[in-house]
Amino acid sequence: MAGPMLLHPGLQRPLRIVADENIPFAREAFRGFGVVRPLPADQITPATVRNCDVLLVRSVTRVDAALLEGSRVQFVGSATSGIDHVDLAYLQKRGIAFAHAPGANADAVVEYVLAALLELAVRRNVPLRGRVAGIVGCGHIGGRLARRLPALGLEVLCCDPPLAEQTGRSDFVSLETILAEADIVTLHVPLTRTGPHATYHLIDAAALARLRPSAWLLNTSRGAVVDGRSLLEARRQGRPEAVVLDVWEGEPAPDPELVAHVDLATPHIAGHSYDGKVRATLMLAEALARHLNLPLRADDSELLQPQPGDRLDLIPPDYRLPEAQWLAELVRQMYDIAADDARFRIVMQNGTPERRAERFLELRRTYPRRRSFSVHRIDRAFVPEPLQEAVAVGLGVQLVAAETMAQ
Ligand SMILES: NC(=O)C1=CN([C@@H]2O[C@H](COP(=O)(O)OP(=O)(O)OC[C@H]3O[C@@H](n4cnc5c(N)ncnc54)[C@H](O)[C@@H]3O)[C@@H](O)[C@H]2O)C=CC1
Ligand SMILES: O=C(O)C(=O)[C@H](O)COP(=O)(O)O
Repeated sequence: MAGPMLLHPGLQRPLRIVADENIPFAREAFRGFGVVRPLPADQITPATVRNCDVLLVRSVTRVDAALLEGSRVQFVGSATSGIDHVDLAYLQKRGIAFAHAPGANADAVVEYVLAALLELAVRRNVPLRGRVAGIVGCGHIGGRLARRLPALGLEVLCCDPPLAEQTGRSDFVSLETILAEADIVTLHVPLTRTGPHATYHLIDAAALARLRPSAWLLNTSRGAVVDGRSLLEARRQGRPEAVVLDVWEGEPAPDPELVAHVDLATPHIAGHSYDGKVRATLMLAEALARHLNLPLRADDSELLQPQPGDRLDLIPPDYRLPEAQWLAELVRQMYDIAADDARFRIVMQNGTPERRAERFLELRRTYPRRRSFSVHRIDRAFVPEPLQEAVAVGLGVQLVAAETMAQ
């Protein structure tokens, strides 16, 4: 990706591109389109975008008339899967093209969920095998999770009414069934406030009351998909048994009491793998090229290779450990969710809401590089035979021969 700035021959003039400074490799990926000006999210304002042609944002920038009216922006890209921060109707009305990055960080969220489940299993000293997982929203993230959990011995129930309608598939169940039957309920829906399948407060007081008391609830979608007050009330009464939250109502200033009442709490970083971020940037570059009718195919081969400082060869845990502990120890070498939880709790304990909000954003801004499980490898000979499917298919880690490890 490195090299001199060469404007794409198909362009008449360099475009002016404003990009959130936390979109990695934006300069490199967009250099052929013009001049990239990275800005902190809080400096992406009507004044700074007014004269730009292309605007690249993350989930923290509200993209609407208040930001864009009167500007010359012709293309907006959001390096995210979720698009609840974007007023699509306004963009359409103004003829502004839009692209986002669905699927780019799906593996990262799946890996976060797997790490959370294994951490909960270890803390409770229970197996995951044999449990029923209810996945609500079976698109890029939920769909991948549904394909991986059976390899870890879980039974999967999928609820996705819009997808059921679109595809006519009959293997989906209702939310009611998930609430009544699942031991684990994990949310992977977009945040929507209107329409027949709106997800705002999908998990409200009534839904929480219908969850099995022994259930584990995970939300990595958007905070407002769960009614936070009702969840806090339920947790004060000890239900559901375990809760994992990566997303919060009122971000970046979540209710500290709710933070204190959940088992694993993180500052909206489930999707923040290095690989997911790189893919999102490259997807936006490709989308801009398509918009401009330029024949660009972004090259990810270099950026997605092992990077200096990566530790991608895994150390086999003690073969005498029970399955969940063995897998949890392996996963901790790739992603330590408990460390994210600990860092978050410390900053949420004190300070004014403003100070906590700053720290929430800072944790996200300074998030350490986390590589996808799929770029890690382990010597097959050290993986107990009954766990090989769980490692290769469930976790997506490469099982390789000793000779390959030596290279
Ligand atoms: N915590 C994080 O870092 C991240 C959070 N997200 C969130 O996760 C959401 C899902 O991401 P993807 O899987 O990539 O999106 P996607 O659009 O591929 O899948 C979402 C699925 O939810 C379904 N759905 C919509 N309304 C529903 C309802 N009422 N009940 C059940 N299913 C419903 C849709 O039909 C679709 O299949 C994003 O919209 C975003 O808000 C995404 C990436 C990272
Ligand atoms: O892709 C999404 O949707 C997400 O929630 C992202 O992981 C959020 O990341 P930022 O854009 O807020 O860095």
